[in-house]
Amino acid sequence: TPPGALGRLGDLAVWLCAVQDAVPPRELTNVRLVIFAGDHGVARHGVSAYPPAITAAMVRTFVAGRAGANALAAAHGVHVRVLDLGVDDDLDGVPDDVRRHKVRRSSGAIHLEDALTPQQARAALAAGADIAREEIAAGADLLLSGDMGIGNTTPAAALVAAALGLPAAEVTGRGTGVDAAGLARKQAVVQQALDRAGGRVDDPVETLVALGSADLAASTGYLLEAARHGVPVLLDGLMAVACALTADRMDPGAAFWFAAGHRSTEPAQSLALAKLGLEPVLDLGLRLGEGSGAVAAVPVLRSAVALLRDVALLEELGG
Ligand SMILES: O=C(O)c1ccc[n+]([C@@H]2O[C@H](COP(=O)([O-])O)[C@@H](O)[C@H]2O)c1
Ligand SMILES: Cc1cc2nc[nH]c2cc1C
Repeated sequence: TPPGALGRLGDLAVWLCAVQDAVPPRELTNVRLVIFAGDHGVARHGVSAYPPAITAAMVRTFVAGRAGANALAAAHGVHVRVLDLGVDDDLDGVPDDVRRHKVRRSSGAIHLEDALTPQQARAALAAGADIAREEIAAGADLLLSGDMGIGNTTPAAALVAAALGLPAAEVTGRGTGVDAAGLARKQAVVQQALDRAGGRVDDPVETLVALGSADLAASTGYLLEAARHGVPVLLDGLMAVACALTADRMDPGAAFWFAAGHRSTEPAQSLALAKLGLEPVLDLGLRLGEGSGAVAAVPVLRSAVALLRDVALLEELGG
């Protein structure tokens, strides 16, 4: 093909060659999504358009294969796994594997108290690393990171503000669709949380303790471990990207192993992507979460692989 003709598909193909250390890149046969689920104390303070009970109900929906992410994953041959790190429900009757890594029931309301104890943060980071190793052992060619948790755009925005030194007004978005009064409350909660955390925002793990949650810490541990093993990751919306930013603060350069599946509607996600130097593959106005934007971008990555594997070289053309 003429130089430059493949545009962003060419860039993605080059990134895949680099992370795989292979030219042409190998096919993305075994693509695996992990959805990190948890509840958040702030959800009881008017920051979401939905009640916290939706989180547990959605975990059951992922297990039943009926959520948006399941539909996209089935369409694109992506394996889905959901894990409860901090859902405020015992999830009786849900398979043990889903609950095996649970750290606590709901994380703290970050404007009033720490999200986690330091010990819980370490446990969640270690759980995420364990989960990544399990997915890598299952033969993952590409890992995806998704999230489920009513209220989780509040701690995720706080993590981005802490990392970038920005005020709440610049990072806070509408999440599931709060009205103007909800947005004002949410912004006040994020600012109060940042003020409460103080100088601890200079350290990424202390930031997770003060402003994160069990599910966000586990997702961070998962991304760090994938990068340490040299397994590429396709990121989703705000939660995945806030965790990627935290992972890159902990292990500078980790973001080399990450690509951005899509641009979400949350301002903090775009700010974090810019800081990481990542350009999203898709921009569809999607704000579902669950890993949906990452799964939707998988066919684009597979298109990039096909172009490098299956196209003749110019010198092979007759005439
Ligand atoms: O991925 C995103 O950027 C995104 C943006 C808005 C909402 N969400 C999803 O909606 C939930 C959080 O929204 P909220 O308003 O309750 O903070 C959570 O389950 C996320 O998966 C996800
Ligand atoms: C129904 C519903 C599905 C979701 N998936 C991710 N976040 C969500 C929030 C709600 C409310």
